[in-house]
Amino acid sequence: MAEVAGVTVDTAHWIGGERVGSAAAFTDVSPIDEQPIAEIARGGAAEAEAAVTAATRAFPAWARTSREERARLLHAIADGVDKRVEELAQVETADNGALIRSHRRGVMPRVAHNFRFFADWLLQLGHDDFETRGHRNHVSWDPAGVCALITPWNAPLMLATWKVAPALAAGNTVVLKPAEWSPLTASLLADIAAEAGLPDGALNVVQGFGAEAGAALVAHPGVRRISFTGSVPTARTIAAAAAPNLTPLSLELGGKSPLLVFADADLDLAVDLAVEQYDNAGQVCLAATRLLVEASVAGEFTERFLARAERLVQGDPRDLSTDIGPQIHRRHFERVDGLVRRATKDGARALLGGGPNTDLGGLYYRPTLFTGAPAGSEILSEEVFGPVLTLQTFDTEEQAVAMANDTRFGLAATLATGDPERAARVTERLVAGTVWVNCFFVRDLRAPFGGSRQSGVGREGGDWSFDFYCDVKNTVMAPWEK
Ligand SMILES: NC(=O)c1ccc[n+]([C@@H]2O[C@H](COP(=O)([O-])OP(=O)(O)OC[C@H]3O[C@@H](n4cnc5c(N)ncnc54)[C@H](O)[C@@H]3O)[C@@H](O)[C@H]2O)c1
Ligand SMILES: O=C/C=C/C=C(\O)C(=O)O
Repeated sequence: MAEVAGVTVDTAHWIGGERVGSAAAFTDVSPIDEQPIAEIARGGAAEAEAAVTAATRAFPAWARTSREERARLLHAIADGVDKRVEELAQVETADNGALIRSHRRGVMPRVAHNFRFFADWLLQLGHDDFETRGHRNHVSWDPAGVCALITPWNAPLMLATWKVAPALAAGNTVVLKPAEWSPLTASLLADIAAEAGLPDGALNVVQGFGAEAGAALVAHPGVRRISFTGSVPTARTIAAAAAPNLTPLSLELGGKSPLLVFADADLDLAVDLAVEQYDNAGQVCLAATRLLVEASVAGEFTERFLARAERLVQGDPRDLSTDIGPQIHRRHFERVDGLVRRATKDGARALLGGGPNTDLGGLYYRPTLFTGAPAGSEILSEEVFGPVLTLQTFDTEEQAVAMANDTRFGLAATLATGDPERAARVTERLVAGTVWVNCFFVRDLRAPFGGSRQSGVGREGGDWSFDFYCDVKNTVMAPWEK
């Protein structure tokens, strides 16, 4: 047990409806001040095995539960989340350093929405029926089995429930392995699900490191689906571990997304969209970190951007006036700083920031904007996952599209333009899972979500989630009467 921000959090695993400890533990550190906040059970192969066994046992009964009953339970979990928004927000902020105001207003309500949405979507899933020469085809969405869900630290509970909710809705049982830098809210979710009446073993939480608990889970032959959100190198390791079992995978990975600003854009809107990319201290997979601006307005854009960005308040994420909190962890901070230092060495010039926030110390990194990075340099091609943007200019639409697509990623792209015909032309040519025009992060859970190229494999959301989490079956019935 740990007491975090006044909330009691169980630091053990949650397996088969029971709290299970481990001989080993790891220390969870708050990014706010780098102080330890909890000692967490450090699971490995034994805990992964126990959780898959519990989930396998719970599967047949949960899979047979009526869709209405599953939907009812998911709504009850959503109600439990709603009741505990403040506690969840406080604990998540202590654990991953993201803003308390975002957790309260946006993230935790979205967690509840993840459950409500997939509960409702389950009830209206289409079961196609069609005829072939008098034979009836009936498509059904059968539960697949045990799902291993591996999630990152940048939006821990939001990204975990984006998987847990559809997996459970589909009639599967799940083993969730949250990121070791932000393990706490997954444990609170286990409490909430149990209080809501979810059967034992339907949701299991195994804590621990990726290379230990995570690796054991994804290699387990009893697992029928792996859904992973995280980095490209980890995705490769997981895909290799899944290969011998041919376990189906859904991978939501990193990005180096562009924001294209055309001269015909509303420049105030474009500046707003650009500054928004520092949200969550830049630790957002979808962030449009490459600002591509039409040369004729680049001077004006830069001036307005700097005026706006200089007003951003950096500090304690529990403070309501704070816009930018800390980086998640010392190791991540050092990685961000390494990328910034090498960018400077490569010849890029920081128009804003360019290093740690030495006034605040700790894990606070200054929002940074680079210009003049040489073509092909690391800062233009590697995902930083910190508050670091680059600015480049283009002269023609053709050039803008080529620059936007000049990346091995393809998660998202955003454009600001006042011309609907240009918007249509450009969006058609962009390689990205999501394209936003004159807006950013507007999310409808019915929509497919995922990445092209190395930003991922597959899509989740609406039918796409059920397509992944189900064994879709077609039954062909001959006519009964001659
Ligand atoms: N596309 C999206 O939806 C999305 C959303 C958020 C974050 N991300 C990406 O996630 C990355 C940042 O997250 P991160 O640093 O936590 O990623 P990460 O890949 O280091 O870790 C993610 C998870 O994988 C686990 N893991 C690590 N090694 C493993 C292994 N061998 N087997 C099984 N599990 C293992 C970790 O413990 C953690 O739970 C960024 O690249 C970001 O773009 C993508
Ligand atoms: O940092 C990545 C954020 C991803 C967002 C979603 O997965 C979502 O909105 O469902």
